[in-house]
Amino acid sequence: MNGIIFDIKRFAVHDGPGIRTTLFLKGCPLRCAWCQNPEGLCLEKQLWWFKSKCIFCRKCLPVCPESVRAAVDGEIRIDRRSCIKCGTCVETCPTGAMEFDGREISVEEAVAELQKDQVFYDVSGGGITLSGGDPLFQHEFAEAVLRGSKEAGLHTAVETSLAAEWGVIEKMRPHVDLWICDLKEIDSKKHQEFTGQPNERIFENFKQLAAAGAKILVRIPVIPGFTDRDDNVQGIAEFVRSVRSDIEIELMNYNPLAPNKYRLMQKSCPLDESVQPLSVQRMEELEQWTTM
Ligand SMILES: C[S@@+](CC[C@H](N)C(=O)[O-])C[C@H]1O[C@@H](n2cnc3c(N)ncnc32)[C@H](O)[C@@H]1O
Ligand code: SF4
Ligand code: SF4
Ligand code: SF4
Repeated sequence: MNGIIFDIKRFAVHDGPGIRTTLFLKGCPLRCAWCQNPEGLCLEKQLWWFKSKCIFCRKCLPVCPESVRAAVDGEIRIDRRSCIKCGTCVETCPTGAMEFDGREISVEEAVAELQKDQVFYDVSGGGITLSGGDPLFQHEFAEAVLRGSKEAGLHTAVETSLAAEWGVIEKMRPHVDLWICDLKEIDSKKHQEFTGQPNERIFENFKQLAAAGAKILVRIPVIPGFTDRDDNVQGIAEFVRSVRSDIEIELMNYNPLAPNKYRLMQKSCPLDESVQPLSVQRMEELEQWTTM
């Protein structure tokens, strides 16, 4: 079986305990306005042109079998609906200005990649993490990679928004040592507005996962102007404690590099570039809700 990934990050130290390798899977059912991984949202791999790397040599134009590329106004334009994703332009480009944002990988290849750093996991108490996009989106592939990793003796974690059918989570559960669950917004209307979906299913899945005894770490992204309200952090913290009192909660401050990533991909960013992370003082104020 194959899956589509957009990155493999080695020596990750924020994706679970110890030193970890994180596999980023493409595809996500949500569209969080602040998402720092825009290349992970769409399941299909997409072709991107990076203006900053392009020397306008035009070598990529004649090699395109579909003639869907054109140099217009100092830009290389691609008709993405007609592009057959043959990759010829990517191979021809001398500077890496043409790139796909994802690639196919088999379960066996993925597990072998993840096993390469086993020595670092062993000394640090680390392991592997599936992220994305959302790892529940390509759930059959994710489940197979997690099963293979467990069979290889690796500690496994997933970073997820839990926006999936419960059956998907239940099937994956035996192969996951740690669930890093993102709970983003307590008010369902706001959740719909910020992410494109209401939150009822997510919070119900959380309850079921906790009741099943899974090891869980909760993360709340605190995004200025969106989720950084006291009532939001307090509401999520109270909900988590009402479900199970032993679950740790972490706040994630806004990563301001997100808009730059959108610019490089020539995509319009839903968030204003002037938005800055919360101050240390404001983070401390919000953290009080998570420790009470
Ligand atoms: C990109 S998501 C992928 C996993 C899963 N889809 C989720 O939302 O948890 C990984 C983590 O990045 C966080 N995140 C996304 N965009 C962010 C941003 N601009 N600043 C800070 N954290 C962000 C998410 O809240 C989540 O904790
Ligand atoms: S991937 Fe192939 S079809 Fe698409 S633009 Fe490049 S050369 Fe043309
Ligand atoms: S081959 Fe690469 S560097 Fe040359 S014009 Fe095309 S995208 Fe730009
Ligand atoms: S759920 Fe995760 S990957 Fe999906 S849009 Fe939100 S932050 Fe991005």
